[in-house]
Amino acid sequence: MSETRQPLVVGNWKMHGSHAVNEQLLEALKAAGPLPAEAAVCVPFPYLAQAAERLARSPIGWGAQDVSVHAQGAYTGEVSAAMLADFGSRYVIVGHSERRQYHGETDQLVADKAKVALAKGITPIVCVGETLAQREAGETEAVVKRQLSAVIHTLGPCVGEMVVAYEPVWAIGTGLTATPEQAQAVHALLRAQLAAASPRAGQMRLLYGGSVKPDNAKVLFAQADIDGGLIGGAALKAEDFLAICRAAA
Ligand SMILES: O=C(CO)COP(=O)(O)O
Repeated sequence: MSETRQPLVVGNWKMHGSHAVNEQLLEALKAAGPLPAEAAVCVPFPYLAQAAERLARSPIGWGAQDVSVHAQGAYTGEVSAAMLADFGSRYVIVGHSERRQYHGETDQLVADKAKVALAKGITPIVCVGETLAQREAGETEAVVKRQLSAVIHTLGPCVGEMVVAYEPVWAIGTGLTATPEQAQAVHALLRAQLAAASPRAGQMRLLYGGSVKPDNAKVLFAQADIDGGLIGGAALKAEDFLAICRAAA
């Protein structure tokens, strides 16, 4: 973390929740009072209205987990950036490894999604990260560089406005966390790559994701280039999510 970048902690609810369950979680988040990190939740599409309503007049932001590259039209099942903006979304996650893996999203599609989000005033949280096989083959650097490079080329001068999340695929939902040193090493690479493309690289927030919990958040967030986290499982419990937000102090 640096003193010039405000830490950011984002909950990725993935495909979890119901009206009743969300109600309790959102109320607990709203009741938390001031937090040292900016906080936001990225919820399933049907619950955007609920998040917008419950979190209005709170400092906690909300957003979605995917966006269509299309503006409108005959794209059954898709949700446009304008629709997300209509519900006050501040963030949208793009290129999560679960979408790359299960929905065949390519680096270019992810980059295009980041671009349409920015065009509607929504900050894309662009996810990058290697699989275990890629790490073991020594390909981590090449993989994350390739993933980020597509976004840098597509966004051009706007690249400084996005958030990047480094999520090693082998650490997601597994209870395995990258060591602070492993995570910092990748974050430093990403920031160097961004610095070559944008004068804003020093102000950009780079999040770590992958089994972040209340007990490991502080040491991860203490790394020089880790500016917060993208939280899966622990974001579903208000107490844990808030503890992680407080670890950014
Ligand atoms: O995928 C993640 C956040 O986007 C991380 O999930 P977990 O925190 O459950 O490992």
